Amino acid sequence: MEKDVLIKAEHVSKKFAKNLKKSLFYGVQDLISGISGRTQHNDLRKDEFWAVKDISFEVKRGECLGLIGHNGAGKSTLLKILNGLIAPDEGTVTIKGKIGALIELGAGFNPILSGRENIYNNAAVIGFIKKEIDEKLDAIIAFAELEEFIDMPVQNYSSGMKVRLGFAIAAQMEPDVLIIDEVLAVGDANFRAKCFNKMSELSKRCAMIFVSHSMPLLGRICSSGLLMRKGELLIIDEINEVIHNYMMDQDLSIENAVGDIIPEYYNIKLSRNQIRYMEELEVDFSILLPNSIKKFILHYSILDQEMKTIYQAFSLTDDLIFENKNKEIRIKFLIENIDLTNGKYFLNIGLIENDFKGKNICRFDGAESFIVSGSKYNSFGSIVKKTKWEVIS
Ligand SMILES: Nc1ncnc2c1ncn2[C@@H]1O[C@H](COP(=O)(O)OP(=O)(O)OP(=O)(O)O)[C@@H](O)[C@H]1O
Repeated sequence: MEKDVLIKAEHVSKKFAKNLKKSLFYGVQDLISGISGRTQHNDLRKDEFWAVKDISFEVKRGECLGLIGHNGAGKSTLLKILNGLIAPDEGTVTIKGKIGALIELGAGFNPILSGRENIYNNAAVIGFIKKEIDEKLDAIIAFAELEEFIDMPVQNYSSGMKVRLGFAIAAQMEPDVLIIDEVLAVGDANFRAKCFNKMSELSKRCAMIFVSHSMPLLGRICSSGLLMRKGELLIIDEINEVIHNYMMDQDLSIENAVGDIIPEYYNIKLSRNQIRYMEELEVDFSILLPNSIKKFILHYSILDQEMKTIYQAFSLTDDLIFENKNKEIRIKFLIENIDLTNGKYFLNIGLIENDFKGKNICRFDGAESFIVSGSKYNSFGSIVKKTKWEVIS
């Protein structure tokens, strides 16, 4: 293995059974095969599936690999294999140095021991001796901000407190390999920000693997990305390239309008689904409303792929209130100068009765999606604001 490569996965696969009975039966079967020296089943048996299939990659010191994929793609299973929590059915994993990991909430903690005792246990499992842990103890407790509660049994900790302790141990012990799962999302906003800063700092010194569904975060912290689908590796490349591929794969479609009134008919159409940075987008919206609605204002918002609103507008801001004349109403609106960074965005449309104080009539969430390209920036889901700069002295 090359000197700087700290994590190496070669053709790693793991299968699971879809039901518990079969899983237990196959488990016993594999155990007997193992003891008697017979080869294990590497084909799928009835009700089995590959949770991870033939994954190979390596991560060097100073690199951070982001694992990306929809729910159930196999990311956590792969992390557990890397961390040695479960054994692969095929392939090998080679890790050099000490591993710090935050994978499952509360995993690795003994609930009846205090936070302090768990720090000693966990750090010893990673491979640190008592003297090293003594030296780091105060820094771990301070990072976790758990001074008051450090002698309380971990079973009485909240989810956020467990995450704080788990991350503080994994990060403050300065491991060679750091594996962090989505569980970090449980922490509050301040603590999360602190963790991400720490991760950025550590990524320069260790080999890191980070699982998240947040593309902006992955883009900020990771150098490369690995996209998984149904256990298989789709692409492994520079992080922005992988995020782009993942986002293009996302889809949102409305099944129904939501709200107090369900219109008899509606249609939403975009002039284009692909635009260049600073181009315009025209939306063609038709609706047939019941007689009970006399007047309404139209609202739209543009959301990034994490469903955060980036732009919004109300027709009333432009002194426009529409009247319902008991027939189909067709309204076109033009969104000019779309100054968004590259990526995929979604359109929500809403109708509000009379004025801003009126109740919501109905909403169409994720009604349409479009892709922006041609921006110089890949920071996903943000506005690049035109700004006047001036040198004063
Ligand atoms: N112990 C298990 N026994 C059986 N099936 C399992 C087991 N652990 C995971 N699976 C299955 O393996 C597949 C991959 O799960 P995994 O948790 O690795 O996905 P993931 O990409 O981490 O998903 P998410 O983004 O939702 O966390 C899923 O279909 C899951 O149901």
